[in-house]
Amino acid sequence: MNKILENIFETKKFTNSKNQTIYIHSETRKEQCEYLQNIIKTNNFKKSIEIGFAFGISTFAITEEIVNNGGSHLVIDKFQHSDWNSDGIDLVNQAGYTEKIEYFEEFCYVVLPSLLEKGRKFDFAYIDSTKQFDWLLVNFFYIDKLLEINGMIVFDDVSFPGIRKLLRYISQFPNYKVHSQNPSNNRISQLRKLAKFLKLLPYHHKLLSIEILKPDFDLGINSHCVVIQKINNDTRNWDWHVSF
Ligand SMILES: C[S@@+](CC[C@H](N)C(=O)[O-])C[C@H]1O[C@@H](n2cnc3c(N)ncnc32)[C@H](O)[C@@H]1O
Repeated sequence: MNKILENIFETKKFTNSKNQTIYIHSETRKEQCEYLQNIIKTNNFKKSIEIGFAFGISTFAITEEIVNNGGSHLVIDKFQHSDWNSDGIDLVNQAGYTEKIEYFEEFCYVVLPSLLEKGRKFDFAYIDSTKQFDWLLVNFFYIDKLLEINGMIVFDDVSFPGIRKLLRYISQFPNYKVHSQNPSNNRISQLRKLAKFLKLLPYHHKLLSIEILKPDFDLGINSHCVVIQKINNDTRNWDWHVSF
């Protein structure tokens, strides 16, 4: 990992170009950044997209590895100037990545369709922005169409209920598989053991919630950070549905 980034993780701060000390928060943890870097390196990904810039910590980590592979990065965040004092941009400029990052200060529902219209393609996506189901479903809808086959989408904060619910749905798409989690898929809960017996009851599918009938653990999403991989084009029938 780049020494500047290592130092930021150690001190939890950096100095911006206006000589202000910026104390970081809301950032992707070091271990998770290394996990992202390892995925990018192993798969030789070159075209990455990210939603959620903040102080630019994950952007820095992703760009470092993407640039090592000869690629470039694109990041979307509506609030970089208004909420983050442009310090994310400042940091990645200091790191020397100005030419390697495209930045859109706009809402994702505006940027993503415009990228599709331009015929852009990506092989790696990191989503760490709002935690609302509907916003993230729209993000996924477009990123899926922008993603190369074998490309991966990484969701942070899967412990938030809106994101967990979304993952319950999309992890069951026939053209996706759960690639991995960080930390690895958590332990089976006691509830699941109980559900095994409750499932013997008549009408159990009406009596038990879908979360019990189909636990997060079994879907491979019982973690904080989940990576899904697109293994094919979407060939679902118009009436395809799955309980989630
Ligand atoms: C948790 S922070 C991202 C942290 C960053 N990934 C890192 O590791 O340093 C969430 C970011 O999402 C942005 N955000 C929130 N809602 C958004 C939206 N609807 N579209 C785009 N970005 C959004 C916020 O401005 C904030 O920068």
